[in-house]
Amino acid sequence: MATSLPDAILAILAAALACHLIFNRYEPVNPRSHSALLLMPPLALSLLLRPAFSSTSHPFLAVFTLYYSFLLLSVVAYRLSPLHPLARYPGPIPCRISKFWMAWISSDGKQHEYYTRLHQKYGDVVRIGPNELSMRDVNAIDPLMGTNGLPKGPHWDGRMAEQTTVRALISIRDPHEHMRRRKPWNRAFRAANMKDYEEILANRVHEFISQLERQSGPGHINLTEWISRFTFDFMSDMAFGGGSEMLRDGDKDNTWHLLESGLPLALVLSHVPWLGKYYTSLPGIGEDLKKFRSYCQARALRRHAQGSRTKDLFHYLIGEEGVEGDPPTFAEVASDGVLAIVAGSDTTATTLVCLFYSLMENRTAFRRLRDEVDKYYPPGEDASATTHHAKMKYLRAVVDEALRLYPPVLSGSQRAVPKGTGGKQVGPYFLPEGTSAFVHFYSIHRDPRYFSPSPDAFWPERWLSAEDRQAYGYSYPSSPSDKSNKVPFIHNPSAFIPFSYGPMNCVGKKLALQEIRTLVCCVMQKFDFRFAEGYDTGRWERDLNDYFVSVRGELPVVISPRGQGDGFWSGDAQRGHVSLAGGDAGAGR
Ligand code: HEM
Repeated sequence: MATSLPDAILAILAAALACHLIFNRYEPVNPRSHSALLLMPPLALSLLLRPAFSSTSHPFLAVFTLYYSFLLLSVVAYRLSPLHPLARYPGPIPCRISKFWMAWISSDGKQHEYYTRLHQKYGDVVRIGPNELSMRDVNAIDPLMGTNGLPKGPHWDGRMAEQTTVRALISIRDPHEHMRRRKPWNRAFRAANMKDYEEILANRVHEFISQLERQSGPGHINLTEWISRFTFDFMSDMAFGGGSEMLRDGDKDNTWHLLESGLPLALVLSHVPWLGKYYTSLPGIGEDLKKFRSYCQARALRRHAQGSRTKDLFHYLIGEEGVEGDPPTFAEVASDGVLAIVAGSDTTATTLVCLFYSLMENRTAFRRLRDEVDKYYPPGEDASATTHHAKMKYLRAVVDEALRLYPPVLSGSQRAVPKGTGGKQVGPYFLPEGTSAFVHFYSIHRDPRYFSPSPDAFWPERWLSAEDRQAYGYSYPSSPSDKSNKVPFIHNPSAFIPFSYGPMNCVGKKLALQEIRTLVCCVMQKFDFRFAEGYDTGRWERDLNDYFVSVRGELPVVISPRGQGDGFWSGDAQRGHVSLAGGDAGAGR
């Protein structure tokens, strides 16, 4: 049968539209479905319609080009059209067209700054993907992530694409399965069991302090590296009963490199989850991430074989103390052990280094914290004992303020509205089914509607009661910085969510806080420290990268044991007092 050229073009258009409809409705992710939809139709059409294209020298090329052009046009037109379910939400055109845009933007580690700029331009809700929203609204937190909130989003399908059989807790999207796997974690971090970890923590903290004592002197150290070594060793102790000696030997097995070098790729894949299916089947791609996981797998096997010597995290995850019902399988525990290291070491390291950076920037806060530590842990007292933490208001304020300014998960954790549910009202926003969304931690933590004055400044006093703030010389609770009360004092802890929120939040929160507070007390008790000569402090934020967990730059620091640094702090009184919006007027000196 002879086909005219216009008929042939119409047939190709119809096939491309059908392909778009199928993609839109079923969102196939595996490579076989992709080739069935993207290769078979144009191939069949090329054979069938060859006579219509006989005038061109390359009928195959013509059909394939037309098919893909129509498909692309149809996808772009739909995503930008008022017919799209997210059409009412504003956002930049490239974001609305494809998630490849965010994959590209995020690859340099600055996606948190990009989202912040988008919120400044478009408001509290921004369409950052064809089917995805970023939110900067305290009213969205509970409906999105609370008890009646939404399950985890497709982000994790790409990020953990190689976990095809057993997935780590953080990436489990089915809420019932998530709840089942979360139980041993909840048990591990019950208040009564937290006591078991104090000795493991104290040993590592003492080792860290001894190492720093050896490093002290006129030269500088890279504090980022030392803290990362500490958190990695501690989490290895917790997850696999030891096996990592970075504090002693440095990264001689290249493990830290394996962990960090895989992060950019994991972030890119999280934006385009279906690409993960290709990545897992391609040899040579993502090798570092795979090697890191097999390194942890070997540690888990060894820990399992040697049994429980101390009650560590592995002890509770595997159910060594005996659990009701089915204990988790070894594969599940091994996978969660990797998660413990990834989720627990980089995050606490970021908080600790950002905290010390901020204290060196703000010498007033430094002195106040040191006074409090001296009060509770005078020389000779073991500062690794957690006994006084509950009473140490300034310590808690400093930690919260570091977590507010530099949440280690800068851009939040995605949730998604399952298909077939009809959508979900999230605060003032309606999310149609199939929509992914997250609250952008970095933006909401620095929003002057929730934290004022100076939401971008490190000012721990904002976490104190009005009375305690007054005791430090801030005598105007409505505004610590402006006597005419032009800048209001606003403090809304509901907008403070560094550990996320709800039943799928960070299960390791208590451990992280215990670890951070203990290390800070020990360091403040033992050392004076300051930036190395010539360090450009503006670099700190520039070097902070968002790869879901944040990656920090170098922090060159000169440290000296307390009392030995005569003249070390000369000029302290003049330097480093935090400047608040509206002028500080000597408050708090
Ligand atoms: C300052 C330190 C830390 C911060 C800021 C932090 C933050 C977070 C965030 C934002 C999430 C995502 C939760 C969600 O999807 O809503 C998370 C998950 C998780 N974190 Fe942490 N984390 C920290 C330390 C730790 C530590 C020390 C551990 C110990 C093992 C840990 C274990 C986990 C686990 C297992 C999950 C998955 C929870 C789930 O999906 O149920 N984290 N964390």
